[in-house]
Amino acid sequence: MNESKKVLFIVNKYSGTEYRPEVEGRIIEACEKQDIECTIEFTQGPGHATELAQQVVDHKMYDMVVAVGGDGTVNEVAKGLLHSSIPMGIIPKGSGNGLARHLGISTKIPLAINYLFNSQTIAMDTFKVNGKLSLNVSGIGFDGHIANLFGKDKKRGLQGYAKLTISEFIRFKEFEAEITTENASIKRKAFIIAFANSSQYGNNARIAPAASVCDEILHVCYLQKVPAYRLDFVYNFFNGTIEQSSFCEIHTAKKVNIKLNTPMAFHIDGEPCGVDDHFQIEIVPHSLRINVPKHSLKF
Ligand SMILES: Nc1ncnc2c1ncn2[C@@H]1O[C@H](COP(=O)(O)OP(=O)(O)OP(=O)(O)O)[C@@H](O)[C@H]1O
Repeated sequence: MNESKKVLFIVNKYSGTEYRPEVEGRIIEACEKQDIECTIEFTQGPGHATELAQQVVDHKMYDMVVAVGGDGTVNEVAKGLLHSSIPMGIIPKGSGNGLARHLGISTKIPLAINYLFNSQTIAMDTFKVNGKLSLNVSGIGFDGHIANLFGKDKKRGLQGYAKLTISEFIRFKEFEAEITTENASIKRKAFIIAFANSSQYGNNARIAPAASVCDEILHVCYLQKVPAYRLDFVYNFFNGTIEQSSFCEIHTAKKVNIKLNTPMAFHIDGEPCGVDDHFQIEIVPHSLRINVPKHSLKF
């Protein structure tokens, strides 16, 4: 495990559909076998994971920090570790686990724990949306709207998400955007504009199949409102072939400036962030050290 000896596990009990106390037992057992000194801390509320990770950086107390949760928890831990030499690990325990899935980390907890001790460290890109850190996929429009509703609703899991998405889909309208990147200035009508560092939102819903977290590039994805009968779009979305769909256009850029005709809800790594009508997005190359399974070849 890259000579890590002392490891802090930051556990968000509220990630995913239910609290799974057996996870802590498995972590302790695996660490004992590997002769790793482990500490487990539970998050006490939003933002706490960042404070814990920041303390590790300030006092150099651990060799690795592991986020045990979903993309929101991973984001909070990364905020504390950004630009430091301390690597982050992930044990995916959220509802979507987009970044973990992209990196080839198993969503089967025992396997994810084993891979932690058989990993390689990479320096992944992150990006900023209006100054806020994002690691995975962030977006404006319908997905932001759903994240805002989902956050308030407190329901977790694919079923709750799907129900809410269907009921809101009919009423949500496309918006107009002026987009400027280092490559071009364009205007688009969109239902969603997503900024993808990794390939997927989570649950293998691949918004940017060709994305890599190490290429210093963001994939900017414009989605039109898809008629409900176009099930082929859903197939493309989950099959990694969304680029073949006429409803989706994907550009690449390092820096993006967006002005909207009306304020829109947005989300960062699935977490609701309110509304805005002006967005500045910028890649931050190789800013986070992260441990991925040795067998992962493409990230
Ligand atoms: N003790 C706590 N009580 C309530 N909420 C918490 C606590 N600790 C962390 N949180 C919040 O829980 C939220 C959800 O976490 P997370 O994203 O990890 O799970 P998820 O939404 O189920 O997974 P995913 O994002 O992969 O779908 C985050 O916004 C985080 O700030």
